[in-house]
Amino acid sequence: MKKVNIILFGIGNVGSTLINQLLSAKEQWEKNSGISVSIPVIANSTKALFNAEGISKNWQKDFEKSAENYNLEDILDFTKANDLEHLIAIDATASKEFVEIYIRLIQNGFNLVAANKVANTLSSDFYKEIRKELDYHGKHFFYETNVGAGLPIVQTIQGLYQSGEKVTKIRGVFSGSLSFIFNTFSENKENFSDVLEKAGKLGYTEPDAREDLSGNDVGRKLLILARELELNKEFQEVKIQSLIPEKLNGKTSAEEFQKRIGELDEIFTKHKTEQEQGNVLRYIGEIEVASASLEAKLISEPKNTALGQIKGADNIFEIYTESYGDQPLVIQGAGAGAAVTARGIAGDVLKLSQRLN
Ligand SMILES: NC(=O)C1=CN([C@@H]2O[C@H](COP(=O)(O)OP(=O)(O)OC[C@H]3O[C@@H](n4cnc5c(N)ncnc54)[C@H](O)[C@@H]3O)[C@@H](O)[C@H]2O)C=CC1
Ligand SMILES: N[C@@H](CC=O)C(=O)O
Repeated sequence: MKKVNIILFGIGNVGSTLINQLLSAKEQWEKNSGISVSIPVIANSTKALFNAEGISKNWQKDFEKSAENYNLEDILDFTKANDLEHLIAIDATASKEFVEIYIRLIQNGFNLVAANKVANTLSSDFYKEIRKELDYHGKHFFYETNVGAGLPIVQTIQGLYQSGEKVTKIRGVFSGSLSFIFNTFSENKENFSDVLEKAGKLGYTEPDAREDLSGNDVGRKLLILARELELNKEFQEVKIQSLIPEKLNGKTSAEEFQKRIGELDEIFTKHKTEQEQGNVLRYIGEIEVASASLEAKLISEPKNTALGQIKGADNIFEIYTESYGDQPLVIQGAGAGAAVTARGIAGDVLKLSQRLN
């Protein structure tokens, strides 16, 4: 039996669901894959719970009772002192700062799995540096949930590209929260701000919903896929239409924004009423490979098209390639939510574990 040790950073919406999924699937993984998963450390931004034997189903209570302030050194010392091998650090934070420790984790024997999209969307120098360190230390980095949550998008693009297929265009709805928001807002008479609030409660938005509404989250996903196709792009080069006015973005705090979301109602009611009859609003992403152009924008789409008919928090990805010709390869399904995202991370952990000797 191969024992794999998970150090989980981020025990919010996605991270806590992941713990429960991993603990429930433990016996099945042991029986079917010969992999025994243990979670000796879980951490939020300030406190960590350490248990060399691995946390149990009572982890929430244990965390409340015994979690202690920590820094990275404490975690490195703990894994060394307890001879923990086959280490996988999972980044289930949305932190822009946390990714700064990726290189040190790799240098200290960790493999990485990330739901956080930040590391893959910083400068291409940092992107290349991570991969250089991974190669040098013989470590792995999986990030399927960076695009499409639990949908198999990253692996499909990697598989097509690495097999020599020419991908010409990727177009679709890349945001689960914006999909839910526009599906609900286009169909119902609810205020935009009420629908936005609902999307947050369902766990579809980023911790700061402005990441979604500004188009930055879709911009990041476009960049992540473009880089899989070896397009040498930077985040600043992605053309992004923001859905929020400057007065609510910029220097406004997340709390203040939350209090003022009612100010969005008028703007979105205007978008809605100005459409042609039978159309719906869709926030789409598009990668044109030949011109290396990446764009995220709001469009009004006829309801009877592939993009127009999606439901709930669905994403849809149309992948155009040489072999598929004019009829794209299409992947569709829930593109946000704790359960599907956590399952996507669990899939990454399993695949990564199978590569460890
Ligand atoms: N919600 C979804 O449908 C999807 C989410 N993701 C990604 O999953 C990640 C987590 O999302 P949620 O769980 O919704 O966020 P959340 O806000 O519910 O949880 C974030 C957690 O990270 C912790 N954290 C923040 N900074 C930290 C640091 N420096 N060190 C350790 N922990 C830190 C927080 O304390 C919190 O426990 C985000 O990067 C998001 O983009 C990816 C795909 C889908
Ligand atoms: N906030 C994101 C979650 C998944 O990445 C989205 O809305 O798609």
